[in-house]
Amino acid sequence: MVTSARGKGREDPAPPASTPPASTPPASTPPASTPLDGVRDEVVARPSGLFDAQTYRTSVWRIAAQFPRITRITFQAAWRAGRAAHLVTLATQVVAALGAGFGLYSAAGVLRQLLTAGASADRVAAALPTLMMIVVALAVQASAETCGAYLGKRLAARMKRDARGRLLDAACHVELSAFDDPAWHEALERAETAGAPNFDATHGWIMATLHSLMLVVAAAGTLGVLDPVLLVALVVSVLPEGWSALRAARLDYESFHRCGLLRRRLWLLTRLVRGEPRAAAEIRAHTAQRFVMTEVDRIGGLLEAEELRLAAKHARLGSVARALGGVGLGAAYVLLGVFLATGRTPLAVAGAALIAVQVGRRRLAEVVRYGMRAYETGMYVLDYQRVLDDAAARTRPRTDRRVPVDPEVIRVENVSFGYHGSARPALREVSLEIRRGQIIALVGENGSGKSTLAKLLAGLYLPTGGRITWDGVDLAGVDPDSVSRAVAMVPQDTLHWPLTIRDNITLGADGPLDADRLRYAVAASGTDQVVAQMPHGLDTPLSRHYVHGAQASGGQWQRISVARALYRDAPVLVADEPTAALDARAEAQVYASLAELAAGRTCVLITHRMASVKIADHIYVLHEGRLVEEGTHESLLAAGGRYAELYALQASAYADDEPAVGARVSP
Ligand SMILES: Nc1ncnc2c1ncn2[C@@H]1O[C@H](COP(=O)(O)OP(=O)(O)OP(=O)(O)O)[C@@H](O)[C@H]1O
Repeated sequence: MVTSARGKGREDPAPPASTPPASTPPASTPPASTPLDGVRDEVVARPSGLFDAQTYRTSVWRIAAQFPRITRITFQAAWRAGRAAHLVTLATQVVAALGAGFGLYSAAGVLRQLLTAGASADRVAAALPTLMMIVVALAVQASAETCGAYLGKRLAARMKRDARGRLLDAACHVELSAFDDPAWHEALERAETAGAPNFDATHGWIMATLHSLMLVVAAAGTLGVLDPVLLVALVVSVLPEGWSALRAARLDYESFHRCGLLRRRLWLLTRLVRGEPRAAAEIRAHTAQRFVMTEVDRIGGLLEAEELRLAAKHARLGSVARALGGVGLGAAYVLLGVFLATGRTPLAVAGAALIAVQVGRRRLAEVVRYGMRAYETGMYVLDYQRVLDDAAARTRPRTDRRVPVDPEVIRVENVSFGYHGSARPALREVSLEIRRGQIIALVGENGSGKSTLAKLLAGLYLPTGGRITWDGVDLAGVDPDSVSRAVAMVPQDTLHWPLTIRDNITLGADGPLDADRLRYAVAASGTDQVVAQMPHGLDTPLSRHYVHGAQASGGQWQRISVARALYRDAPVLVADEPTAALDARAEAQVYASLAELAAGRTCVLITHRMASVKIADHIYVLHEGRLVEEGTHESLLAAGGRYAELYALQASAYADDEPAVGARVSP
């Protein structure tokens, strides 16, 4: 029999699917002119570093070779989840198998006693003690199985939780650059949706395989004692099932990998449509419903076609396996009949052998089937482990070396940086210096590298060339958390945490809640006006997903983001367009607070509002990743370069006599 051979975790968020041949598109494929035509070839087997492309071209030997690894990783996870439960589960399997084996062997004895010559009553009386022992053995087997099943369930819940926790913990600590790598996203998705949920299943299948294997040994032992030739017949009769289960698992695994990108695309679209209020508004505003639904339908069609293709292959494999298995079993029976007819095997022994063949065959089939399920779900566990190993390689090694708590001088020394997969560097040989108590401003056109430099200064990325030091200590050699703790950041696109306003402001800060500091941060950022409008004040959850939740505007979110940075009380403040969404009054208030806060701190400010740049002590102008000018506002204006040009361009927008239209910035 062919099982569906699907990892159970995969059924949850995204069913497996795969490539329909390019020449036979599925019926639901939209007309040829969809805007996403160019990405049709996304459904291809793309071996990545995190995917063992050889795995699905599997031979029996390869499976056998993988089994110890799968078992080791799974048992380690079970050990972590609950040592006692894991050991007792193992013990119950052994006890259950011993009970069943004893029952089987005794059954052969009972038959022999019943089929020997003599009065029926005497024969039954003689068999009674053995029968009683069989009953006891079966009771022991049943109790052990029930106990094992219960403990297995408890262990399963814990293993799943642990596996998800370890993965998310790894994802929280990898270098930010990992998230610029599509391979990482894909591997993480697979590990989360298929790897983590399959740990408990793999553990269960391994246990079931062991259990059945022990029963096979018991049956084979019985059969071996009765007639070893029948043992060979038993093995041959179950081979077709093993072959078909192997083929089915390979097909599913291959399909799952081939469709990874499709599933992720569908998942992203689904999340946009059902989970993102901003997306909901934009989908309507741009009348993008048809666009989205066409793509959803196209991907759904491809995935469905693949499901159908797999179902047909499974059905074909199943029928061939069943037919061959029937032939094998028939051959075993014929052999037994021949032995009986020729007098090689007495009737009592033949009866016992028949039971042993049936039990052995059923259990051997279970070994193959459960073993294949263990192998199949185990492949996702191996994937999961590969992702964890990859995450470890992408994570800066932990070290006790910390960044200076309150740096006197931060130096950027000849720093270059390129994003993953990007041929063009975002920063080229930039050098600058920031002293404590200074506000420096980074100025430049879109894409000139300001945010990138800010992220490097905050230790979120490490330079690909050059170095950044805090009081001479290279950020590359210190514990990254120590850098993050010393930096308060107002990012350009602040994340809308679905938390209360209070939690939005205080999240991530060390120590217990400081009510005075919270009050100051709320007032200095203008968040007090946001709080005043909210139904539950600071305790209002900022998400429409909650019954008592509220939706903040873009400017209100920005005030909260500034409040978070002010509350953090860190020696280094990095503000990337902190007032882009603020009204004029709030902007003035934020800049006054920043100026006040800058005393005794190091402040990096990025803004396109040239009037605000004036609060900076020193200004650096970036252009296409290079530092092209630096100085004070006055000196840069006097120099008449790019800064002066940008300034004049903005200033002209406010001047009555000088229209901005026509003003140009040098290329
Ligand atoms: N995560 C990323 N992956 C790849 N390239 C990126 C990434 N982030 C930024 N870039 C590229 O790096 C360059 C510099 O981007 P950056 O965001 O630093 O510019 P910026 O000066 O802050 O621009 P803006 O004024 O628009 O905020 C740009 O060419 C941008 O396309």
